[in-house]
Amino acid sequence: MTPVLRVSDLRKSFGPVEALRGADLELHAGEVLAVVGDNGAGKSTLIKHIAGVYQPDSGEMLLAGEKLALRSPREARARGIETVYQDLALADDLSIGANIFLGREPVRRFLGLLPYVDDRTIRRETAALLQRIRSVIPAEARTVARLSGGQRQAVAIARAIYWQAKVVLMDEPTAALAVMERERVIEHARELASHGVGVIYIGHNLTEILKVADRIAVMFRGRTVHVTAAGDTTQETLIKYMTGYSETEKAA
Ligand SMILES: Nc1ncnc2c1ncn2[C@@H]1O[C@H](COP(=O)(O)OP(=O)(O)OP(=O)(O)O)[C@@H](O)[C@H]1O
Repeated sequence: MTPVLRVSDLRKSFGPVEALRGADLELHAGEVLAVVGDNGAGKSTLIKHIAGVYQPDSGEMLLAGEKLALRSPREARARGIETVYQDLALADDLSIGANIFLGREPVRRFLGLLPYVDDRTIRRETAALLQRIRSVIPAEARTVARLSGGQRQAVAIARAIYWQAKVVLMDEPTAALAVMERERVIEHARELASHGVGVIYIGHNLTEILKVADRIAVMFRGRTVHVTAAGDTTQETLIKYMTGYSETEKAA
């Protein structure tokens, strides 16, 4: 089966810093792929290429077998790649519905002529959607500014489900959350995968990673050094690869 996303030999330098030195990734529809690695291993840089924030110096990305050369996050979204960052993804001063439909608002025509945004449809669809993902956020919350971190993610996830995203990127989604909310985020990631979405999940907490992921890719100094099924590994093995111990072992 063609992977929904394939990243091959991606390289990126920031001045003298080689952030990516040959990163590879293969993501399948309906799976959660966790990307782990020490601070500075290149996880965020990699994900930002997939999100259209950065362009690589070299290497290739394919989305469902088709070349992916993104110039902006907007373009990424148009190709079916959604990002669930806690702070970046939502417009604070807009309602939940407006965020879900941002840039893709349903339009009606007054007397068949003057176009206007169909707020009634937005409200109805938003309420149905929040119910579908069993969200506890009141659909009528006026703006997303006051929502908690977990609730904001629920909005971003609802948006990904509504627009049938192919790929969802979650960069340390639980970092700033309370325990209960973390559990919800893990459920959301699994829920997205059950809808056939390919989910990339960056995290530091290995207990959580082993719980949420189907497969795990380990990055070390800008490269993907190890990929494993979550069921076939342990925290100890992952830490070996994350700290480069296994590379020294190989070299010896
Ligand atoms: N915009 C940038 N300008 C200069 N250097 C950068 C930039 N972004 C990342 N880097 C550098 O690239 C390397 C990889 O950083 P990246 O943020 O991708 O790592 P990470 O694995 O996500 O780390 P962390 O777990 O700490 O978030 C680091 O050395 C970092 O300092």
